[in-house]
Amino acid sequence: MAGQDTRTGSVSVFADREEATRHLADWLLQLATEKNEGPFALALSGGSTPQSLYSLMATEPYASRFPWARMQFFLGDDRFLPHDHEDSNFGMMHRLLFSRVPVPAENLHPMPGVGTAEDAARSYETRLKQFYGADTFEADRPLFDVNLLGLGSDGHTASLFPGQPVLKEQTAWVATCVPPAAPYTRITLTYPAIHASRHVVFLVEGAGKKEAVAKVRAQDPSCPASAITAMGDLRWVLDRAASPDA
Ligand SMILES: O=C(O)[C@H](O)[C@@H](O)[C@H](O)[C@H](O)COP(=O)(O)O
Repeated sequence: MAGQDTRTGSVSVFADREEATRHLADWLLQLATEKNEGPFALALSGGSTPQSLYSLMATEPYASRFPWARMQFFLGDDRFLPHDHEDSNFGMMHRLLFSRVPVPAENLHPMPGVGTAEDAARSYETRLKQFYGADTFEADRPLFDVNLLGLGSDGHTASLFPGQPVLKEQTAWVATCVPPAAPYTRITLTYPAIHASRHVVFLVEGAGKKEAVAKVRAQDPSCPASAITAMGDLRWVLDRAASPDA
């Protein structure tokens, strides 16, 4: 496998958000339909950027063409909240996508939003390991087919925020994080878990992210996203506004 990182990953720039989103939906559809054995596992990003992608996937021609019964949906991170909370990433995904397509309920793997954050992280890690079928990653055997990531203007991705202990986590697959000045605790995949992806794709849009994209592609150590790697390939899907080269 390629083993790409944020510097070596390929970059695709599109005229606007709509084009970038449609390209990504087409690419996901191609991957999901090409994979003809076993589940197609995705880890999805929260926040606002991917919402148009999730909405698009619930419309035609995507809604009737994705192999929903073979797709397994995980999250890259979530806010530690009940899923009906307006800021829950899973709640957003369910509203925009999962409630509108015939994906079996057992194929949805939300991060727990009740109890304690630490217990939620541990139980999610257990679920990932059960799905993977092992407690440690095997070389060249990814956990996810696709890991969709966003990028914060401070260079965070998932809930890997600057200066947080989770950035040093190299053993656990899931951890908690309390971002600076954040109203609630986060549950997040760690670097090793994100690395265990056949494809990592950053979907980044808007001029407000241009500087962060440039810094992460230059692997600026102040940006947690700089250290993201993929077992397979890593790609950037940008609109022109977010592209430092446009
Ligand atoms: O839970 C979250 O918020 C996301 O996982 C987070 O990592 C997001 O991808 C970035 O913060 C970008 O967010 P926007 O797309 O809203 O700019």
